[in-house]
Amino acid sequence: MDATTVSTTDDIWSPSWDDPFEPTTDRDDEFAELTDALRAVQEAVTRSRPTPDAAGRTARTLRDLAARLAAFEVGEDEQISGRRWDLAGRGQTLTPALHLDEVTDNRARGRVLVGRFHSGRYAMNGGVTPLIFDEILARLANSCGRPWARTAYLHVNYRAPAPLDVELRVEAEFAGQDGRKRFMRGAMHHGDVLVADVEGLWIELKPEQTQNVSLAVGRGAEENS
Ligand SMILES: CCCCCCCCCC(=O)SCCNC(=O)CCNC(=O)[C@H](O)C(C)(C)COP(=O)(O)OP(=O)(O)OC[C@H]1O[C@@H](n2cnc3c(N)ncnc32)[C@H](O)[C@@H]1OP(=O)(O)O
Repeated sequence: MDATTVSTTDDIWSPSWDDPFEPTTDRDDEFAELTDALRAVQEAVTRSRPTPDAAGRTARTLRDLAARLAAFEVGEDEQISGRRWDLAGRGQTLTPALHLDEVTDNRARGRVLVGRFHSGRYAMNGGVTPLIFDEILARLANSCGRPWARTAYLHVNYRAPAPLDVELRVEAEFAGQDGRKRFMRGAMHHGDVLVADVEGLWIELKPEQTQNVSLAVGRGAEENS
């Protein structure tokens, strides 16, 4: 069935609905699968113009899923989302999934593809660009055993509209350190076109600023917590 012929009859929801709470044997990374599925829903909702009936049915299904997942709620240090360092996107869906190809002591490089969910009308939403920069700069600022630091500022320059549905390259550089201050730089390119660049400051937290916070930062599967 293609998107233009969506049925509003029961048969599109059941019994062929693949119940995500049924045990599966052929998926080896169910949480990654769940995150991907959620991203797919975000994109599909954004791209759709459902009938009121289809929208209502979809809403009820999603609310049902939310209620069922609530049974598994844990504290922030125990949740999986955002802490899967081995996955593009870390198992979260706020920020577009950033594929990190390299993180060294002083440099990080990655790729990201942004769909219509993150669109600001035929180009990436201007609020999403800092999200992506915060992601890669924070990762670099806090990697390689450096004590935890938080973003103090991000100064973003928008140089060209960032196209949707194509791969963008993102780079970060550790530009220098002065006491607790870590100066970061970054850039985003589409092909040879500079889309945006950024300067960021991260401040290393004092011990009293880190109480009751789990701060382990990983760079890959081996450090996944
Ligand atoms: C990590 C893996 C990937 C995760 C990806 C997700 C990304 C997550 C990263 C984030 O988004 S963190 C969340 C967003 N950031 C915050 O919520 C931070 C909120 N702000 C604070 O908590 C405090 O302002 C901060 C810890 C940043 C600094 O407060 P402090 O009281 O520790 O700093 P202090 O006032 O002692 O200043 C230390 C130095 O930094 C300088 N400074 C602080 N804030 C500044 C600022 N905004 N601009 C310029 N300089 C600044 C300050 O002037 C001073 O310089 P000097 O040492 O030269 O005197």
